[in-house]
Amino acid sequence: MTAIGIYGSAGRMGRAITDQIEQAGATFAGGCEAGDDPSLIARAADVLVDFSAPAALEAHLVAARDAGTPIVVGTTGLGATQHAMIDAAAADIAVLQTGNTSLGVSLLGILVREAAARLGTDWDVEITEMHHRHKVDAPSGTAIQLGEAVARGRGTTLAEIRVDGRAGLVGARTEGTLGFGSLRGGSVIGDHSVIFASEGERLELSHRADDRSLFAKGAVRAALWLANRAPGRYRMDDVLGL
Ligand SMILES: NC(=O)C1=CN([C@@H]2O[C@H](COP(=O)(O)OP(=O)(O)OC[C@H]3O[C@@H](n4cnc5c(N)ncnc54)[C@H](OP(=O)(O)O)[C@@H]3O)[C@@H](O)[C@H]2O)C=CC1
Ligand SMILES: O=C(O)C1=N[C@H](C(=O)O)C[C@H](O)C1
Repeated sequence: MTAIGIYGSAGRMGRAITDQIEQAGATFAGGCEAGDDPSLIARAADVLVDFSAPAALEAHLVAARDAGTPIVVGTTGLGATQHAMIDAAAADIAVLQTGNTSLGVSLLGILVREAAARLGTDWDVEITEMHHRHKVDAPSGTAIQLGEAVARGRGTTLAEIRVDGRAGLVGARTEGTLGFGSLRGGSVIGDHSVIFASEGERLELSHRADDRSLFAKGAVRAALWLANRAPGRYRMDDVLGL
């Protein structure tokens, strides 16, 4: 049986993942919280999952790499530095990084890329997301991933087109840009909409998560898939065969 270790095990996702491990036919290799030695579970586990915090990721990747243990990175709020760390670790171990472990969001990414490729830049694109009041990063990892899908469809990069947090006298919209809107409140698990707006019509592609166990099941599925993979950087699309 595959033994799964969890970084951020006491958090909302960590607890939800722990609940899913047994019924997926795997075992729990142990958890790790801030202040614990990350190398202990890296050596005990066949595969690791990280749902902790961006500032913690480097130590977790170092521990995974030293132990030769594959790792699923579900933590969001990552910047260029963390992505470079993931790329470096992926030279030696299998690393799967995703802002969303659900099947629906992976498929949504494909539909969004296709829509962006087929609709001209006279169709404005905006992405909205809503999450629970405890979420600390914005835009969500999923929203950024969907923004990257728009950019790929348009043959550009997200950095080239993104507009964050409009406020005040910002002027009229610049053609070809992509705006993000983030809402926070209550216990919302995770809602995302990609809105294509043209003169006189709008196309909205949306995903709503009803239960956090959805992400936990996806994380365990990704971990089991990753456990014996060759070194490299993988995506949820690889797991799902999309
Ligand atoms: N990819 C996906 O599908 C999903 C990704 N997420 C992402 O997962 C992450 C966690 O979310 P969530 O569970 O809701 O958040 P929580 O705040 O509930 O959990 C995070 C956990 O990580 C712990 N932690 C913080 N720093 C460290 C550290 N240095 N070493 C080990 N553990 C640490 C926290 O401990 P403490 O409380 O003591 O700080 C806490 O227990 C977020 O980035 C979120 O956006 C969430 C859902 C789905
Ligand atoms: O913090 C959360 O809860 C979630 N985070 C992920 C993200 O940032 O996209 C995925 C999901 O929407 C829930």
